[in-house]
Amino acid sequence: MTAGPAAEATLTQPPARRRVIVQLLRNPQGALCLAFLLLVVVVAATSPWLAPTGPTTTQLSASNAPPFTGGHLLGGDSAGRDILSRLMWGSRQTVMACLIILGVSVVVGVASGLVAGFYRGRFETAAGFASDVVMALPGIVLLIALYALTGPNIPVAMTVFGLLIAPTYYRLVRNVVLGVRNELYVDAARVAGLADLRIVGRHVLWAVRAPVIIQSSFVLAAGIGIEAGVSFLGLGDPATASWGTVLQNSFDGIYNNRWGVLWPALAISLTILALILLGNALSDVLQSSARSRTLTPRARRAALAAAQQEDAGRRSAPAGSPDDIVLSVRALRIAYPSADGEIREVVHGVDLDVRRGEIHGLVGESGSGKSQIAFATLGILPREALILGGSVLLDGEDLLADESKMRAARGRRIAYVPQEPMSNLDPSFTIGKQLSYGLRAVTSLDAGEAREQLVGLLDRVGIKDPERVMELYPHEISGGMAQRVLICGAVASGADLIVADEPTTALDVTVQAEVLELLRELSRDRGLAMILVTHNLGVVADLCSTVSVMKEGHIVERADVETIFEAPQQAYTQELLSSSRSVELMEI
Ligand SMILES: Nc1ncnc2c1ncn2[C@@H]1O[C@H](COP(=O)(O)OP(=O)(O)OP(=O)(O)O)[C@@H](O)[C@H]1O
Repeated sequence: MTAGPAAEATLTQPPARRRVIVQLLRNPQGALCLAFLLLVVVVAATSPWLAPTGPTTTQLSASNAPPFTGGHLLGGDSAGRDILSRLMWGSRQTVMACLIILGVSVVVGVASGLVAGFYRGRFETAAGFASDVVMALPGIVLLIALYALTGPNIPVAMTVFGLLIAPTYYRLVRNVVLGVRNELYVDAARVAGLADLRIVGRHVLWAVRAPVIIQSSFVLAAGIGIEAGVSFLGLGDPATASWGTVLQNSFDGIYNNRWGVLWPALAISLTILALILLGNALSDVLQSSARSRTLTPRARRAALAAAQQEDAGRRSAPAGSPDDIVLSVRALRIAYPSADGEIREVVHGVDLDVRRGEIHGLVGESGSGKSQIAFATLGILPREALILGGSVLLDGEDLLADESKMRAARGRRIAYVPQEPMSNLDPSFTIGKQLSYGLRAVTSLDAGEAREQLVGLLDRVGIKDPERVMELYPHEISGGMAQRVLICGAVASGADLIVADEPTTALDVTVQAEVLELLRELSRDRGLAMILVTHNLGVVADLCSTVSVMKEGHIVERADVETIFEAPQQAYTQELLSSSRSVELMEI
């Protein structure tokens, strides 16, 4: 377990690709399937040297021979050919058929999905239509028609199946790209002047890699089934050994050699099973968070027990009179399991007290743990987070010790004002619906009472014509109005504490000032305690009465706002102040 920042800094992460392979090998299902599939590929590659006989070598004495007779491990077929040798040779044809299906479907489906999702327009319309038509085609009928034209030809048949499967990749990739193309990092790459090809290659392709890899293992499994099915139906080349033709030959002689069908059936079904299970294992590995993973309940209990032993006797007393303290965070420790099994502590035994009517600023560099403390207070840390120790006391009641108390407090006694007001409002419902739904969920008010109270509160937070605004949808109001709406929602239930995470960052400067003024008034008039997470020292100077400065998961300095700005004690606080923008300092 990493104990501190120094240890944390030395934690080296292997490159992403290696990490995926290591995780896959650690997963027993993934490792077993990978080993089996590797064996199939090795057998396919080395069969000319390793197979006991050639694929068409016949021996009269081996005709319908049962297993383990006359040097034929798996017996012989009706023509006297060694079944093991034919299966070994046949794996070449089967692997080749699967690779053709995979290659054709990936190239056609991924390329068209990328172009359609990224550029949209006419190409998307045409490709969407083509994909619908191809998906509606009955594959087997097409194949029979093709057989009449080309005769038994597995590469051509597999190419056609590759084209028939391509729409599954097209749809998958197009949908992922549609989600990614408007992300800010893609816009940033555009603004930085990167050519489309580089943006697609570097950012978009990266986003689709996981679903494409997972899908590919299922397509390979389908490919084995298709090749076997085609050959079994006699539409393949009977002169070439493949698992499908071996199955067909053995099936023809089933009354003379019952065992014959078992071996190709086993080879086909085990390989399909291995590919499907590998797909599932890949999905677990690739779709789990790259940064961290969720521990099993057992590992979680062990980590918590170890942390409790470390923590014994560490708890500190609250500062100041307990009566005026609304929130008291004691010795809070938060950690995340990383992908390589380490437990990385990101908040190291933090103490924090917030009094009634106090606006407590939480500042510090990015990644110092401010949001972790805010989220722990609200009980909304991500699932993989581990609270290694400590307590969050609301009026003396430990919310971390009892999830039901946390649930009862959240939204009623502790409210949240987020950074992005717009993304916190549901575009499908009017402002009035959303506010009254939230309020009625935590109070016993009826619809009329809730509406009346909300109209009054909207007016109080500075919304002009609140009756009309209640009927508007989020896209019909401005960012500043949206933030006022959320503040109204936060105070409507009569909360004692508001946790505001960068509440003005997404707003323009004049609106920022108005929202800050509103928060100040609410805190003063209603005696609200507030935790204000921010990077902006100007906001801190303007609004906060107490400031806690965070660095690498520790609170390194805490003082009233004047002391922090006029006589900071710690070198880190001084550094933070001097690196803050000079314009802001002048305003301060
Ligand atoms: N889900 C997660 N899995 C693993 N580590 C995480 C996760 N969420 C946060 N962390 C880590 O916790 C640490 C503190 O993050 P936090 O978001 O609290 O920082 P912050 O001070 O609020 O930063 P910012 O001001 O940039 O939002 C960081 O090192 C971050 O990488």
